[in-house]
Amino acid sequence: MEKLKIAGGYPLRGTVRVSGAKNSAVALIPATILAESPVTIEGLPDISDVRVLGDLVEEIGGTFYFDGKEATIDPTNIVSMPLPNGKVKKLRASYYLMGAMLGRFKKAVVGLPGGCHLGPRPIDQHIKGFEALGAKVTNEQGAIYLRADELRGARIYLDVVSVGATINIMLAAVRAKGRTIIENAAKEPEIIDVATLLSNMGAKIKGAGTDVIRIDGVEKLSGCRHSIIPDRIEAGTFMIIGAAMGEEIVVDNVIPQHVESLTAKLREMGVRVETSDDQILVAGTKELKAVDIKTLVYPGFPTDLQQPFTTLLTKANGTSVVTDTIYCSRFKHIDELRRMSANIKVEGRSAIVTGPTQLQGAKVKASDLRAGAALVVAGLMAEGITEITGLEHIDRGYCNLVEKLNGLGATIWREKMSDQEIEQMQN
Ligand SMILES: CC(=O)N[C@H]1[C@@H](OP(=O)(O)OP(=O)(O)OC[C@H]2O[C@@H](n3ccc(=O)[nH]c3=O)[C@H](O)[C@@H]2O)O[C@H](CO)[C@@H](O)[C@@H]1O
Ligand SMILES: C=C(OP(=O)(O)O)C(=O)O
Repeated sequence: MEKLKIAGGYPLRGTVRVSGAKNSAVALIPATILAESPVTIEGLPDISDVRVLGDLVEEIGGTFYFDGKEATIDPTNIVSMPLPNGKVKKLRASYYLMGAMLGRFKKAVVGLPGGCHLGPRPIDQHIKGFEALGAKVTNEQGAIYLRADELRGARIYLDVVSVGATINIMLAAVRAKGRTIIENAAKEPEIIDVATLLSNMGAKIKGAGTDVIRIDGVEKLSGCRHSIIPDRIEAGTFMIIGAAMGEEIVVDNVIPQHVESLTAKLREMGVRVETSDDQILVAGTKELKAVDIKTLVYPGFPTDLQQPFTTLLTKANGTSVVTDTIYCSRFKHIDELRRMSANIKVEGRSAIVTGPTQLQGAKVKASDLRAGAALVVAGLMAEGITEITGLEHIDRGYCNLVEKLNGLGATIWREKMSDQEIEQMQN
C-alpha cells in the first residue's frame, strides 16, 4: 500500500495533457458488450476503474486488450454470467453491466455497485427504465436480477435527472423492439460520447445531449473504432491547480465548452483564463476573491469539482458558500482540510469557507476520489509536507497524476507505507 507525499508551496508552470474521460470510459466499455464483433476505443485513461471493468469483461467471456492508451474489446463470446459479488463492488459504473447485458441477452445478474460514498445513491430510476422496457427486476441479497422475454421501446420520464439512469436505459433500449423516448434525460457530455459510440456500432439515437433522447431499436450492433472525449473533471482539477499555484499552466486536450461553469467562476475570482480550440491557459494570482458556488446538473457547476474547488476557496479573500445540490454528504474532505488549518464549517448541504488561510502540510486521508483531488490541491498549496493515504480512491479516476504534476514542477511522489502505518490507517 502506498501514500502520496507532497512538498507544497512552490509555483507551477508548463503544459499538462488531459486523459480520456473516466465517466465516459466506464460506460463505453460496458456498451461494447452490445456489439457482436470487436470494438476499439482510443484514448482510454489508465485508471483502476478501467482495469476493473476490463477484468469484468473477461470474467464474462470477452477479451480486453489494453495497452494503457487504447483498448480493443472482443465481446463475441460474452455470456450473461451472473456477477452478484466481487469486482462489481469496486466501482460505481458496474451498474452499466445491467443495461448492457439486459440489452444483449435479455437477462443479467449484477451486484449493487460501489463507488464514492457521497450519501445515498439509489438506482431506482435505472430500474424504473428497465421495467418500462419490459424487464422483471428483483433485488435478491444485494444483487439485481433482470429478465425479459422481450424488450419493447417505451416512453420513460426520469423523476430525477440521472447520468447513470440515462446511459443505462440507452444501453438497454438500443436493441429493444421499437422506439424508446427518455424524457428529463441528463445532458452531460459523457452521454453524447456513449451515444456516439453506440451510433457508430449501428444504433439509432437522436437527441443525446438534450433532455429528450429518442432511440429506435435495431437487431444487431457491430464493432467499430471510437475516440473518447477528454476528461472535463481532470481538466477542471488542473485548472483549479493553475489558479491556486500556477504562474501559467496550459491545460491541453480539453473541450473548453465542457468546463465553462468553472471558467466563469475562476474569472469571477480574478483568475486569468484564456481558452483556445483545445487548450486552456490558467494564470494564478495572489489576490483571489471569494465566490459562492452551487453544484447542478450539466451545464451547471459539476459536483465532481466541488471538493477541489473548495480547497481553492481557502485562499480567497472573504467568505465563500459552497452548496452541493446533487449529493447530501459530499463534504468528507472538509475535516481533512481543517487538519491543514482551513477555516471551513459545514451547515446542512453547504460548506462555508472563510479565507484567506495559508494551509499547512499534514497527514490526511482521502475518503473518496474527489476528496483525494481536494487534498492533492491542498498539499500543493500548503507550507511543508503533506502525506495523503487512501490512494485507491484517487487511482480510480486520475491517470498518471504524479507524473503530470511533476511535469509542472511540483514535488510529489508515492511512497510505500510501513506495516505500522497501514495498521494505524485501518483503525
Ligand atoms: C460513473 C459516473 O458517471 N459517475 C458520475 C455520475 O454518477 P451517477 O450516475 O451515480 O449520478 P446520477 O446522475 O445518477 O445521480 C444524481 C443524483 O440523482 C440521484 N439518483 C440517481 C439515480 C437514481 O436512480 N435515483 C436517484 O435518486 C442520486 O442519488 C444523485 O443525488 O454522475 C454524477 C453526477 O454528475 C457524478 O458525480 C459521478 O461522477
Ligand atoms: C463520484 C465520482 O465517481 P463514481 O460515480 O464513479 O463514484 C466522481 O467521479 O467524482
